[in-house]
Amino acid sequence: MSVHVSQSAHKIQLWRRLGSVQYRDSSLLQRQHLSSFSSKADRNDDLVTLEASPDTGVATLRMHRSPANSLSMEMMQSISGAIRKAESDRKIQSLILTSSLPSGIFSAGLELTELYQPDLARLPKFWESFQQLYLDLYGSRLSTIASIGGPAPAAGCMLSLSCDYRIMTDNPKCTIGLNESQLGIVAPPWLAQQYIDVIGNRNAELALLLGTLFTPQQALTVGLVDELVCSGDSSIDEMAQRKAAEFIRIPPKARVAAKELTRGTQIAKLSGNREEDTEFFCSFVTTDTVQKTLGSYLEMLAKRKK
Ligand SMILES: CC/C=C\C/C=C\CCC/C=C/CC(=O)SCCNC(=O)CCNC(=O)[C@H](O)C(C)(C)COP(=O)(O)OP(=O)(O)OC[C@H]1O[C@@H](n2cnc3c(N)ncnc32)[C@H](O)[C@@H]1OP(=O)(O)O
Repeated sequence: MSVHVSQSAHKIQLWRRLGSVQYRDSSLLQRQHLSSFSSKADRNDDLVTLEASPDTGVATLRMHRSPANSLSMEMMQSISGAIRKAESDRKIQSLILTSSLPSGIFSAGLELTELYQPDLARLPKFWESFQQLYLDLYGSRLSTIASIGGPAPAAGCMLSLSCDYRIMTDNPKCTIGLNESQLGIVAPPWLAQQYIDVIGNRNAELALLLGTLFTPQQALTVGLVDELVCSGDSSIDEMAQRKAAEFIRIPPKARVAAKELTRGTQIAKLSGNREEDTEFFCSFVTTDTVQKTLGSYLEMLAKRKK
């Protein structure tokens, strides 16, 4: 325990060094006014849809927060709520997570306006919702399948990493990975660990350093996704349904126990460390250095669109 505390203290020091100056006022940020990135709270009620089929035992959770399923606090709470709702139905054994946006984007990761010029009262709650979403999805009793029909960067990748199986459309324009370093930030340790667990230490090390976004073929090669669907083949949703049926044939207690074997330690680790993790995040993301880089990244996104 004492080792853990001193390592944590060391990590706090490291974060503070990475972002040289603490965020004290917003004057610098106000100069970098970006009018197109200004939304914060959104309505909780129409961000996801849950369709449960007691006959098949499969529920489908569709994300539709326009334009890119980015994860605002309300969006994360809605996804968590839908997972818990599906879990509370004992007839449901499997959950397919997918997007119903016309663009096909799976999820653009964390809503960048939550990180840039953040509302300081909301920021810890935002991060706690992210932690909660990870705990709800990664620790779900349901067998979970990510049906990835479009890009899934950063926390969008986390959503898929938290599932038991990942199916992706084989379109080279749809990329997936933890690209945080390209934004001047880093993935939290629990998310980095998921990456390491899924693609192995060396692949994860390189990809985290470079902020790699993998094409579907590359993702298949490193094991970041389990299966690809060519456009024109049977639909990705059908494949996901078939996979769900395969998981459902395994006796639920054994399936849940097997999942606990590989995920229990990480889940317990974050559950026991949430406050500290939130403190790291808030102090890191609000440094002037990180804020400047995020501002430039948002400008780059807006320009790319033009
Ligand atoms: C203990 C220590 C803890 C922590 C350490 C400290 C801190 C940091 C940890 C933070 C972790 C962060 C994880 C994240 O998820 S950060 C978010 C990263 N996301 C991205 O980089 C994705 C950016 N978006 C894209 O690359 C493209 O938009 C995408 C490939 C998804 C789709 O491309 P496409 O060309 O199809 O569409 P666009 O025109 O680009 O986008 C459509 C509209 O969506 C808006 N958009 C896109 N992404 C976001 C986003 N993440 N947040 C908000 N808005 C987003 C984009 O601006 C377009 O909007 P409009 O112009 O149409 O209004």
